[in-house]
Amino acid sequence: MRAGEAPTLRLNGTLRPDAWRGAFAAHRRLHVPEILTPRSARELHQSLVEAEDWVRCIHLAAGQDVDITMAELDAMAEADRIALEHSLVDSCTDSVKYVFDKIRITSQLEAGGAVSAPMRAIHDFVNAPAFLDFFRRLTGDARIDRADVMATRYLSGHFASAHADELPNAKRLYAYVLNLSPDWRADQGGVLMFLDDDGHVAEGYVPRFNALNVFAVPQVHAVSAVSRLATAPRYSVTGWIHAR
Ligand SMILES: O=C(O)CCC(=O)C(=O)O
Ligand SMILES: [Fe+2]
Repeated sequence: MRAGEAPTLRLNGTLRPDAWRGAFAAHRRLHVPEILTPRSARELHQSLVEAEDWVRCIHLAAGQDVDITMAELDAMAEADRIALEHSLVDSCTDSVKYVFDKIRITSQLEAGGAVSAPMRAIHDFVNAPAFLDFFRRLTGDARIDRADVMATRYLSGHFASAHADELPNAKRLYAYVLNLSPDWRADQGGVLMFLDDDGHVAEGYVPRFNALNVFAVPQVHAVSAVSRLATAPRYSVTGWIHAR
């Protein structure tokens, strides 16, 4: 794909989502392999690798989220950057904590901001009838109206602590994560974990390339820290399916 060119995203015609509907209803979460054609998934991955609009997002405390552009990070000394990230994480005791890179897509579009052609294509893809109908069939939920989306990039040390994805007035029905990390292994971290009432890991999903994780909101989950064994970032396209 040439720079600036939007990827052609197509759902994989071999999907049989009706077969998963019972399993989804029983467990309210699913790991669905191969959501896109392999070529589309590779194009999508490449557009994230080439994207230049990443922002480092750090959660300081309830209601205090810090965004730092890559240019601002580059201007900082390495020790200062690490100290900043660590102090923010350490100081935060009252709510979800996270450090990871993000490209806001839907929220940026809704705010009238600039979005690159490949990111715009991702927004259009998750709001196309094929994707939304796939979710309607998967969940049996007729309330499904639209999707929002962002791209995420977890580098070594990045993580998201336990949270349930609830947002007042947002009408989030389901969360989805399309994983775009080739050849990822559990020991590289970045595992999507669902936690039980005792705080144990009830289920853990390694971010397998081109696999889709879907779960009903709210459910307590976290992303384990990406380890130093990761040789590439953990990329995904993720967001929520909303009711009208
Ligand atoms: O990337 C993932 O697997 C989940 C991310 C997540 O939980 C979130 O962004 O709210
Ligand atoms: Fe989440």
